[in-house]
Amino acid sequence: MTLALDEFKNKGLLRRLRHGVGRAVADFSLIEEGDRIAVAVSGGKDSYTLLLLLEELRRRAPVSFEIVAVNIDSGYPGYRTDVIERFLRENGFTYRMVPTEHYTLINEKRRPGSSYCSICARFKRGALYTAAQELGCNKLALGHHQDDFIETLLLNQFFVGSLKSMAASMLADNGETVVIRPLVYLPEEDIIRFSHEAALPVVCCCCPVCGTADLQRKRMKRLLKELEKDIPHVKNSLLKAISNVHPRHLLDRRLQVALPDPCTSVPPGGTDGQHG
Ligand SMILES: Nc1ncnc2c1ncn2[C@@H]1O[C@H](COP(=O)(O)OP(=O)(O)OP(=O)(O)O)[C@@H](O)[C@H]1O
Repeated sequence: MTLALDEFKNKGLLRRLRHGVGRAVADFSLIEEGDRIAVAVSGGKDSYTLLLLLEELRRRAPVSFEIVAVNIDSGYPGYRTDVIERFLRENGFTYRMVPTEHYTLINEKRRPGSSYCSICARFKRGALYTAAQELGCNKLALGHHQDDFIETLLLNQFFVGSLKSMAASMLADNGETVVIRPLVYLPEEDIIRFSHEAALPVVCCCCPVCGTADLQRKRMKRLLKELEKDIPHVKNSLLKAISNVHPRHLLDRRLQVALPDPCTSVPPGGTDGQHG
């Protein structure tokens, strides 16, 4: 299949997606002149959407940058990299398919009881950084969207005891590649609709725990859905919360330096927000 976004029928949806990515790029300076961006494409709805929107932006943006699609094949039996590769080839993308032995390695190295997903993700991340470097890319784009940010925030608070989500832009552990997440402002439901209406050739990752893992994340999704019935803007508010942090009003003793409060609307000595 080939996909021309200009011919995409649902113009309102496309406008929203473009606008969300444009806003993220501007807010976090995600893309700069001369960037060469490795776009991580798993064959899932999120990363296909990411790739198509970045390619669109590349054609229209005043800054000049390049993109290269990268797929990591963890070696799970049944994973249809052929479908992904055909999509990339037919749509004229520069790409690299990376076969790996991750499946075998995970089976050998995983300690009983440890999380399959986290070891798989760690291997994949390493392979993506390596590929980005080999391809001469200074940035790596991942397909995490607004719901991923919010669910991760809740998961860390509920199960880890940490006030943490994800960054829209951060230097990777390899010290060289900047990881960017241009879909931060896109709600998952828009991406789902887009992937259906654009008939993207979504494939299953085929890992042994596919569908049965990530139960806590599913629980967060259910919780948010329930909350939305009473508080329709709850997700927007949670996303806003992580971009509106008041370090002086938290309990982390590492933050106990004399920081000015970033919120100028709170007068000195004003409320701590608990007692009104
Ligand atoms: N096998 C892979 N090859 C390349 N990139 C990957 C691969 N798996 C994951 N990624 C990247 O990491 C991001 C987050 O991965 P995750 O496993 O959480 O997938 P997801 O949320 O289901 O997204 P998608 O719908 O793109 O699969 C993906 O959007 C993609 O950019």
